[in-house]
Amino acid sequence: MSSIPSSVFVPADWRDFLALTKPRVMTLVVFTGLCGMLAAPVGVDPVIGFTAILCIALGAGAAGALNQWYEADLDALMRRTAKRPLPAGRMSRESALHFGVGLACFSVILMGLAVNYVAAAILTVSILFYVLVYTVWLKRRTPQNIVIGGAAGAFPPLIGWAAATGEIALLPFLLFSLVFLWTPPHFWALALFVKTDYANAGVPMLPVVAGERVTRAQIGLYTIPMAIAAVAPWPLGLAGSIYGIVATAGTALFAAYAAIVALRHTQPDDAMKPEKRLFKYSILYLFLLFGALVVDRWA
Ligand code: HEM
Ligand SMILES: CC(C)=CCC/C(C)=C/CC/C(C)=C/COP(=O)(O)OP(=O)(O)O
Repeated sequence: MSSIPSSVFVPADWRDFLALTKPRVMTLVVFTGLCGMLAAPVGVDPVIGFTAILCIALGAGAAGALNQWYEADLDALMRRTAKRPLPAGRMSRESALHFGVGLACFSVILMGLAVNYVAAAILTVSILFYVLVYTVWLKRRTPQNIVIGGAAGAFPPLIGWAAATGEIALLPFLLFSLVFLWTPPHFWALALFVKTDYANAGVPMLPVVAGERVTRAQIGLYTIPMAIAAVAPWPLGLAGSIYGIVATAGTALFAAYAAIVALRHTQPDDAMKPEKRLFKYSILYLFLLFGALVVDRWA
């Protein structure tokens, strides 16, 4: 909970509210949701499809705002997050709470009324998972926080698919598994190079608690089931050869970068730290695979 006095009200502008929604992370969340929807075997009415994606964006933004409402004290302790609206004192905690709760309710109700109840239910679960399971319950308690809590960010492809079809199926479940298993290498690669920030804030992220060697090994280990989930739709006949080729090549590169992170430390002549390269590539990787899935479906 924040130690920032909630009685101090500082007028915030729209940029601060936008920052509360973590818009950069949201781009990939929304993209995976959109691709989950477009990969479904049925056409979607454009207005309903647009509404569903808007609801995913608003729901994810609400979850980001509630995350920042709850952990303004932690954000104030880390260089990467200290300039956010709450720790920087540009917004009251009440404003962030009202904004987050209002947006969450609006996104879920709109999804339920305009799209369908299955998509609204999964959206609700993902918001609650990020806010309650990850932020409130696990983040400050265990280095497994992102393994379990990371499921929140894996729901959007399921939501997109459910928005189109009203149900879930094996392909969106594999997409969920892909993002779920991708999250530990994605985050632990970053945590390796911002380790001191987390240590200063007392957050038990894996490199802080178990050390670099274990973290590197875990990145390598999670990459194996992630690779299987990534490629599986092709041999299972759920995606065609465009996806198959992009997924195989993209995953081979991911595995190569992960293996370098797992097997050796930074060398003096490295242009970029291997963990930094893996983190950056992890983002491009998901964009590529989800994009290929849609091209494959519509080609
Ligand atoms: C619990 C799981 C996750 C954790 C702890 C995590 C953590 C982070 C952190 C700390 C950053 C650094 C950038 C920042 O300041 O925000 C980041 C960047 C990013 N993450 Fe994750 N992430 C997680 C899951 C996801 C998921 C599921 C997605 C999307 C599917 C995602 C997409 C991104 C993107 C696109 C960036 C780059 C943002 C930028 O350009 O600054 N992350 N992540
Ligand atoms: C549809 C829906 C509700 C999706 C929400 C899921 C979502 C936004 C997942 C991304 C997870 C994420 C940004 C973690 C950041 O961790 P952190 O909060 O520990 O990062 P920080 O240190 O930057 O605050």
